[in-house]
Amino acid sequence: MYAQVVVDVPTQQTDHSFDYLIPAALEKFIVAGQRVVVPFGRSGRRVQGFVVGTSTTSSYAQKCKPIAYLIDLQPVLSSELLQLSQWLANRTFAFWVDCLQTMLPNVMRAKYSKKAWALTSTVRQSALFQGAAAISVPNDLTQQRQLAQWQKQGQVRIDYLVENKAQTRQQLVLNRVANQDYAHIVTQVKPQATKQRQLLQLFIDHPDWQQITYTALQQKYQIGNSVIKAAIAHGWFTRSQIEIRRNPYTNPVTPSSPQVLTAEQRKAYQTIITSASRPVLLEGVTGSGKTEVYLQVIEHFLQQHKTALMLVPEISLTPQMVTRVRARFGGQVAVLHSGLSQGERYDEWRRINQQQAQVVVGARSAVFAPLRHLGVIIIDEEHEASYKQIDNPRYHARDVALWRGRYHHCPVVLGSATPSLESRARGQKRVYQLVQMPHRVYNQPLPQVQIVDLREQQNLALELNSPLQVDLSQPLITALHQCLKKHEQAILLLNRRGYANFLLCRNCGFVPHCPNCDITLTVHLQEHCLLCHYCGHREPIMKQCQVCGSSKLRLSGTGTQKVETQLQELLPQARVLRMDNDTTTRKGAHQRILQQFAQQQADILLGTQMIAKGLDFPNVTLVGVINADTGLGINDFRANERTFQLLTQVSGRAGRKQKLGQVFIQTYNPDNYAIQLASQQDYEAFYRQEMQFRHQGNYPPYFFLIKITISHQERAQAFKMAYNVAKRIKPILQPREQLLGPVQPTVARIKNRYYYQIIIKYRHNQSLGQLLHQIMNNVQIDKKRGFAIAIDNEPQQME
Ligand SMILES: Nc1ncnc2c1ncn2[C@@H]1O[C@H](COP(=O)(O)OP(=O)(O)OP(=O)(O)O)[C@@H](O)[C@H]1O
Ligand SMILES: [Zn+2]
Ligand SMILES: [Zn+2]
Repeated sequence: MYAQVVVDVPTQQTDHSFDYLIPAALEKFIVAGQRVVVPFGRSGRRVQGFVVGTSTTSSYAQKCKPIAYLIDLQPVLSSELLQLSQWLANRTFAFWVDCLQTMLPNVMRAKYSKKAWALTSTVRQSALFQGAAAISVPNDLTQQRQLAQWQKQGQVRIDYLVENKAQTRQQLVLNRVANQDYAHIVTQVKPQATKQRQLLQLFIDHPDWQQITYTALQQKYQIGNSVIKAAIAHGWFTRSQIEIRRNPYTNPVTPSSPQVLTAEQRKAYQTIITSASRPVLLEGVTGSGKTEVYLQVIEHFLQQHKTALMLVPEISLTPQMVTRVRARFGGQVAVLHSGLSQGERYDEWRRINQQQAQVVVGARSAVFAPLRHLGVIIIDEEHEASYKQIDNPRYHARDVALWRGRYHHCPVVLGSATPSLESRARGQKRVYQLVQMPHRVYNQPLPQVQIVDLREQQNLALELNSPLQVDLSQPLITALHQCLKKHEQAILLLNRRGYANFLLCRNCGFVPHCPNCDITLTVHLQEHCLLCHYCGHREPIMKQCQVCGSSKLRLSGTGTQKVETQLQELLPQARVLRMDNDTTTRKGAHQRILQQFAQQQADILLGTQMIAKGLDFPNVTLVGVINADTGLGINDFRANERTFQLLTQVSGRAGRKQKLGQVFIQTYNPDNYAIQLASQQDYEAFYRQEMQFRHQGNYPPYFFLIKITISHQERAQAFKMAYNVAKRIKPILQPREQLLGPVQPTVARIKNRYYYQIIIKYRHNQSLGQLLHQIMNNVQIDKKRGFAIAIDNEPQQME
């Protein structure tokens, strides 16, 4: 028997499976989807591999090496996910093994270590080994050279080990032994052995106990290890280990039951449960009750003994959503997101794999959750850019969800108040079934939105001779006053996209830059340092300008901390909660802040993008956007779309229950159509206007995009390679298709590597994919010469 194995060596030559011989002893145990360890290459070093198939014959039968050993006794990838991995590799121009790896929790990634064994006593007595028989190979280069020399002379053997980092949490338990008569034994034990007697008595008093954990014995009954050991030695009990699941849920939830659906919700519900062959785009205004529809759809499929997958953006940012799902489905729910520890993720993943959880809620990577018998897949806020993975493999969770929907022949729901233009256009062409919910649940009106023209505000400030920099305009301050008076709550958004605090010399204009990247350093007041967001370079905040020596170094830009201070000055009675990267570093901080706000322990929630989405607080009647413009300045054809989405979403947080909502949007571009239409919350009008712009510029959804990025430590080399790549692609482009570049992105140097990028706009090009795969492989071979290439299919970020 032979196994086809994809090895953990991502280079072009190995981007397919290899045949390995299945040792006779393992023949019954090896199936597709298991991980194994195999010898690889001439050196025979050991690497992890995925079994993707088995066969009785092999065309390489003579040369096949045997599989060394198994990592998993059961398959960790189903045949569905194995198929998906192949499709994914092709679609994202990634290596097959990377795609397989991506589907599993991080802790299941192989960890390699090298061990050196001393074969002679001279080596063993050397300074390096210090008498040890084996050491792990050090990172130090001179020491490595020494080892290599000894290896050549046959004095040292190097072993490659593959470690499985994935650990279950185990606990020791004491088991009842069936034929032991504890009531009799206790009479035989010496009276002074009080603890022994106590232990026996426990099992007499609790005839239902089959076992008890050591921890419980120690903590609850103060029965120590020595007592337990002695009891086992007597043969009264046996010991064993059981697995303890880590529990990521810290807060209890109150169960909820289904609401009676409104007419609009009913229609959406009916369409979804009967739409297995066509994805549904659910376009519902903020507060229209999309979530309630999702929950009842999930319930419908659970009753049919099927499972449900629900994706939400960056889940740790929307704990409210998780709470709502858990309130409805309790222990059936598994949660997968980056806020969990590695161990917790691993445990949740296994609960799903062992079919102990039927509903999965998670962020992007949860789209690979090993659910069987999928009944429905839901993607909430389907327009969110975070569904696209920035690193290899650069997949979009929406594409993966659609693939799985086809595989299971189950409904896929894409929900949003502001769908991506791509999805909305597919709704128009009836590729997706479009369902609209234009009204809020109790027919509350959408909040009234006022645009505050910051240019006017500045002129006003000039006339009144008050300070120029206004973060909070007079109309917004007045509204905040009124809001507080009525004991209602407010949300203030500081749009940080493409925006940072930096240090500026007021004397000569000097701004500190990162030494490794072409980007300004960001000020972090709490850690008291300057930080590069690309490479992590860190330095203390300087007191004097490095150029002119002046001490007039000032913070530039609007930060949440700065606005918080202003709020405290202007509204000293207001209780302000701040939510940004600084206040949410600790685990569970999001949840705590939102809970405090929900319990009305604060009047104003001030934060960055993370407060814009999914929050449902009935007492919030005022929303203020401090700077609507920062996203518009970004060099990206989606700048208007993103601004529209953000403003509409955050406006939707106001007036969701009985009370009427009010919104203030502060801007320097009051005439921009994204801002205008967001203030009217008119998605359909925005869609029509934006489609015209996309049409004129040959952008998606009219054209597809591919971004190719090439980098090298030398600028000229990077350019030459990018130029050659462009030269190869140009001839196969069809009329109206376009290649832009190579150009340097805004941040042209990162970690001392220079970047060039190429954008391709294409429609239906048969040969492009194939050529790109070839280019990918060619440049990969040039990896040794220091080149790196990345191909991003349907990029979400243009820079
Ligand atoms: N059928 C219903 N009857 C009564 N209340 C409902 C019903 N459906 C939803 N609600 C309530 O209305 C509010 C808004 O609903 P929900 O949060 O589901 O809207 P949404 O469209 O998902 O919102 P958003 O996209 O703005 O986050 C919630 O408090 C929800 O509990
Ligand atoms: Zn200076
Ligand atoms: Zn840097």
